[in-house]
Amino acid sequence: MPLKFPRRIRFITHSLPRTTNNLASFSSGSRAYHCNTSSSSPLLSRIFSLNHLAIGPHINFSTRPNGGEPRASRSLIEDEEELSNWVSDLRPGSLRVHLTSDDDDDDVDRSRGRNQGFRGTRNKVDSFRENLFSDRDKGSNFRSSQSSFRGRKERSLGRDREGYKGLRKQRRGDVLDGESSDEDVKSLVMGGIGDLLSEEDEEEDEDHEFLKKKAASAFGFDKQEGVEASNDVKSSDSYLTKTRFDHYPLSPLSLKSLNDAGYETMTVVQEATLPIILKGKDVLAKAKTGTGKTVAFLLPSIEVVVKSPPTSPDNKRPPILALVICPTRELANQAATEANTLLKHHPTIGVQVVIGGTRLGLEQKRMQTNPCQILVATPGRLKDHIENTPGFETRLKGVKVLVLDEADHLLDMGFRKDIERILSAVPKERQTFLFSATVPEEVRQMCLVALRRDHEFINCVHEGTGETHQQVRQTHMIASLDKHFSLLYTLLRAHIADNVDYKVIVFCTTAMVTKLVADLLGELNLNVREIHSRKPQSYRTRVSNEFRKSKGLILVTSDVSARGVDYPDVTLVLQVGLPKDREQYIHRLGRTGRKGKEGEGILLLAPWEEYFLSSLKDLPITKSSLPSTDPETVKKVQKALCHVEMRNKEAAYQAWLGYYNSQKMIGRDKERLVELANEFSRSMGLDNPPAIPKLILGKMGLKNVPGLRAK
Ligand SMILES: Nc1ncnc2c1ncn2[C@@H]1O[C@H](COP(=O)(O)OP(=O)(O)OP(=O)(O)O)[C@@H](O)[C@H]1O
Repeated sequence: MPLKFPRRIRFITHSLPRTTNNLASFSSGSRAYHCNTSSSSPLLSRIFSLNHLAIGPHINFSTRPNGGEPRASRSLIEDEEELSNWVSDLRPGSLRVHLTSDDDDDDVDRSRGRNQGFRGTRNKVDSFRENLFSDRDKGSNFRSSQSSFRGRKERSLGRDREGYKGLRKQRRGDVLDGESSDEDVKSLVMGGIGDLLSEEDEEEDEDHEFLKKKAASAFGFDKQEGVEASNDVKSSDSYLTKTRFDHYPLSPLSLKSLNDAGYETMTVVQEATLPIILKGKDVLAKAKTGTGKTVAFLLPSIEVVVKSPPTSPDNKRPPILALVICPTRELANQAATEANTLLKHHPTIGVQVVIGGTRLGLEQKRMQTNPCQILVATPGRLKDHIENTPGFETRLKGVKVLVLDEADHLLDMGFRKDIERILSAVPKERQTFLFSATVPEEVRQMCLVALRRDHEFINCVHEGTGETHQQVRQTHMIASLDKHFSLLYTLLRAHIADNVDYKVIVFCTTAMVTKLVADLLGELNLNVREIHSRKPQSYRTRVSNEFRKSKGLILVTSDVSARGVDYPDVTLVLQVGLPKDREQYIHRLGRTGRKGKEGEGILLLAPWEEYFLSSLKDLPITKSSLPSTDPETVKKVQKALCHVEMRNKEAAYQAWLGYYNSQKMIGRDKERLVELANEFSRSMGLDNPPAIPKLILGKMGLKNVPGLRAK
C-alpha cells in the first residue's frame, strides 16, 4: 500500500543570488527570490528514504512560479491530522534523540520540582517512543518495509522500560534526596538510556543510509544530495542591509521605537523575512547567530497586535495575541526586553514573561493585572500555566502569532511533549514563525508539525561558509586531560594580556564541571562569574546582566548560555570538552562575533574526543598548536586545585561520568569510560577517584565496572 501523502506540498526556498524572475506575490519586498526544486531535493531524498513508497502524479512539489498558482492553503485544522500522520511516517531516524545529560535545558520541568523533572524526562522518552510506534502502526504501508526495524525498536523499548522501572523507583531514593539536582538525575537517566539505545541506533543508521541511498538514486536525487547553495539569501557576513524599516508598512509607533533603539536599516534576516511575514505567511528562518532574529520575529508579531481590535476593559480574560517560546529563561527574559524596546511607543501593548524558577502565583498576578497581549515563555512553565492557571487556556485561544525561537531545539525531543501540549492549546488558525541559526535536515521535517504546509523556508546562511561567521577565528586544540586546566589558564592569561577589554565565555560540559572550573579560575585570581542551572534564577539573572554590561570578565557557564543570549563584544569563546553536538558547538561559538564583529573561538578536546571534529568539517576551524605551559604555571594550577572544595570535585567527577556516559561514542565502552573518568579525577589532583553511590552506578549502567569506587 502506498504511503499516505498530502496532496500538494510546496517546499519553498530562496535562491542565491537574488534573482529577478520573481513572483508577483513577493513584490512588496525590494527583492524576490526564485524557488527551485533542487533546493528541496536534500529534504526530498530524506523523505523518500522509504522502501515501499508509491508516489503518484497527485504529488506536486510545486515551486512558484513554475508550480502554478499556489492553491488556497487549507487551514491547519483541515491539514494537521493528515500532516502529522505523514510526518510521523516519514523516517523514524529523523526524530533525533538527544541522549545527553542536557543539564541546562533548564526549563524542562524544573519548575515542577526535582522529581517531576525526572518523571518528565522519562515520560518524554516513553511517549516519544510510543508516539513513534502508534503512529507508525496506523500506516500499514510502512509495516512491510520497516518491520524488522520495529522489531528491534520494540525489543529495545522493552529493555528501556525495564531500565525505567528501576529508575522510577530510584526517584524516591538517594539521588534525589541528596545533593543531586535535576540535571544530574537527567544526566544519569539519559546516560542509562543512551547505553540501552546505542546499539540499536547504530543499526538504525545503517538501515537509514541504505534506504536513503536507494530512494535517492531511484528518484534521481542522489547527485544533489547535500547541495543547498541555491537556498541562500545572500552571503551572510554583511549583517546589515541598506533597506530601511520604513520601506515596509509598519505602524508609525513601531518605526519610532525602532528609531529610538538605533535600528536604522534591517539585518539580512529581517529583510528576508519581514515582507513574507507581513503577507501572512508562516516562516521557518535560518540565519547565523547574532544577526537580529529576535527583532525579525518580534516586530511583525507586534504589528499583528497593533492591527487587532482592542479588548474591552471588562474582559476578565483578555486574549494573548502573540506567544513567543524560548528554550531558556535567560533567552525569554532577553526576548521580552527586546520586545519592550520595540514597544516603547506602544503604551497600551504589554509583554509579560513566564519562566521557571519564579513563583507561579506572581506570574499569574502579573498576567492578570498588566497588559499582556504578548507573552514570552519557556515551555515547561507555559505548560504549568496551561494546566494550573484558571482561564489561561481561554486567553491562549486568542493567539494569532506563535513564535518558536531556537526552533530546532524546541522541536527536539527534550521539549517535544511540552511543545505538543502548547500547540494543542493555541488556535490552529494562526501564523507561526520558527527561527534558529541551525536547522538540521532531520529537524526540518519536525517543523511541519507547527507550520502550515505553504510556509516558506528562508535560509540566510550561505552553505559554502557553514553556519558560523567568517570573521570569527576558530581553532581546536588537542591535549590530554591532565593538561586541560593548565592550558585553560594559559590560554586565558594570554587572551587577557592581548585584549584590554577582554570578555570571555568558557563553556563546560555540565553544571558541576562548570562550578569546578569557576572555582579553580577564581582561586587563580581571574575575574570570574559562573552561570549554570544549579544557581538560583535571581543569581543567574544578576550575573547575566552584569556580564552583558561588563568588560574584563570571564563567564564560566554550562549550556544555559549556549543559545541566543546576546552578550555584546565577547572577545573569546572557549569550549572545554565535547560539545553535545554540532549545533551546540555553533550556538556556543555564536556568543562571539555578533553583529558583524570579530571574535575568536577555541575548542579544547582530549585526543579521544577528536572524532567530534568530523562533524565540523565544513566549518572553518583549524588545528592550533598548544601554547607552552611553563612548570611554574602547572604548579600554580595544581596548588589552586588543592583549594577547590573536595565536594565540588566529587560532584564534578560524577557529573563528568554521567555526561560522557551519555555520549554514544564514549559511553558505549564502559571500562574505557571509567578509565577516562579517572584520568579526569587525577587532573583535579585526586589520587583516588571519588566513590559514587551504588544506586547511581546502577542507574548509569556502571555497576561492577573496574576502576570505579562504590559507596
Ligand atoms: N536592524 C538592526 N540594526 C542594528 N542592530 C540590530 C538590528 N536588529 C537587531 N539588532 C541587534 O543585534 C543583536 C543580535 O540580535 P539577536 O540577539 O536577535 O541575534 P540572533 O540572530 O537572535 O542571535 P542568536 O542566533 O545567537 O540567537 C542584538 O543586540 C540586537 O539588538
